[in-house]
Amino acid sequence: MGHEVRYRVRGGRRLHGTVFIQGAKNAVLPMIGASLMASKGRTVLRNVPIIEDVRRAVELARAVGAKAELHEAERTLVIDASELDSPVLPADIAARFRGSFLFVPALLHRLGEAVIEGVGGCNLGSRNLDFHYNGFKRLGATVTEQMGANGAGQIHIKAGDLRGGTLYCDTPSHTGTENLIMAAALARGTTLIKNAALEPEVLDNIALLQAMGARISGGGTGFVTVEGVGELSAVEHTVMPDRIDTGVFVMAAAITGGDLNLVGANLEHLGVAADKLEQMGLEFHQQGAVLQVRRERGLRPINVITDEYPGFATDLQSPIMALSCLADGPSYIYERIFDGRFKLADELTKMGADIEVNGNRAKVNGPGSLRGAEVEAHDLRCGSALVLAGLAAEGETTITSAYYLDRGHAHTAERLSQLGAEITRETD
Ligand SMILES: CC(=O)N[C@H]1[C@@H](OP(=O)(O)OP(=O)(O)OC[C@H]2O[C@@H](n3ccc(=O)[nH]c3=O)[C@H](O)[C@@H]2O)O[C@H](CO)[C@@H](O)[C@@H]1O
Ligand SMILES: C=C(OP(=O)(O)O)C(=O)O
Repeated sequence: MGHEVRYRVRGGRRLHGTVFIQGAKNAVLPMIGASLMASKGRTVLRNVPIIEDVRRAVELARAVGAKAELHEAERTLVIDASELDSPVLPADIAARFRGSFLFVPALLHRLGEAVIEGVGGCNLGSRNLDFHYNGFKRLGATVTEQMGANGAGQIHIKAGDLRGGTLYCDTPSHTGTENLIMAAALARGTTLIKNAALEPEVLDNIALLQAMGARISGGGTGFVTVEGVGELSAVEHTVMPDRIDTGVFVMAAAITGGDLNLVGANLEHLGVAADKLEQMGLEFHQQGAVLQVRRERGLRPINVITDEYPGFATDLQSPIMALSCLADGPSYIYERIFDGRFKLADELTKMGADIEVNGNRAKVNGPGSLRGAEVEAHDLRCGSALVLAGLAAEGETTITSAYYLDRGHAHTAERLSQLGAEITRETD
């Protein structure tokens, strides 16, 4: 995993000022996969978040033969995929982020096969890929498991003759929908995908693919139709703002009683989370591409049920658990998407929180106060929630295993410091 990353936060500062919301992690990753489908030209992605998952995706694009240049200061990624030469997604890179699996459709179309040595992502309990595999098979691919040279299992997907068909997701899987759309984009004939995901990032990726020449309709309706085309061209595209980064900064204002201007944020993308945060006591004012948020009264307790978009995003469940520790009464959280996303509760307990977990339900007994402690980020959103808790805690909080946080949030310490927080990032 490389060096240990730690964040140190001293709580008690009210945050105030203007912050730039990064481009969306969960939009740019499928876009990097999509850009590998263009057999000539250079794809230019703008507003790219400078996060570890993007760095891994760039390494992975190079491992399969693409030329990829990440211009960090310009937040621009340039990809030339004219000469892909390896179908293997090597474990040492691919097992570090979930988005690696979004490279599969490009490898199937360009090289006729994909070899998966590992798929990463946050450890949130069971994270199956059966909707992806079943969909690829329905398009004509074969999926087999074999033993690799190093003794570890490998999944081999062979494209065969990819033809359109009727596909479905049992539940509207985010990356599942993206992978099936990309696999269908260059398949012969028409594909219908039922129960497709509605997330804004899925729609942004459809917009990119359409600009590349793909024929896709029905995005945002749950039924997506893809008419296969012969080739896709490299284009320029600006990545949408990250709604989870937005939610975390909204909650940074909430937990410190601050007021912030979030440049690039879109309140609509928060779905039900916006309403829940209003119920807790936040005030929002969207002015063009700037979202103003402030809290001037006490935090009220909340009832949260995670759901697919536009329901309450599971990626904001951990941050709101941290926030609800300070609410004036008990809050109830029901995690419906992932069965292992409550490791945060033990860490918040070390900071003085009172949380009861029962399966996928948690009761946060507010009002309480938080005190600084040494805590561990078990996954990305656990990391952002612990930073929020640290901002409100008395004394110093040290967050270890914080590579996870860096997987999804860019320049966390710098952006929070500019708003008045006392936070530093350290590496061994
Ligand atoms: C890179 C990326 O975009 N990651 C996001 C994506 O993850 P990801 O795309 O992995 O999440 P999914 O929407 O696929 O998963 C949702 C649920 O469906 C289940 N499932 C999914 C696929 C499948 O083939 N079989 C199956 O059973 C999963 O186990 C999970 O319980 O959506 C999640 C839910 O919004 C977010 O938390 C992640 O940040
Ligand atoms: C679960 C997450 O990401 P991934 O799917 O990349 O693990 C996340 O962003 O919180």
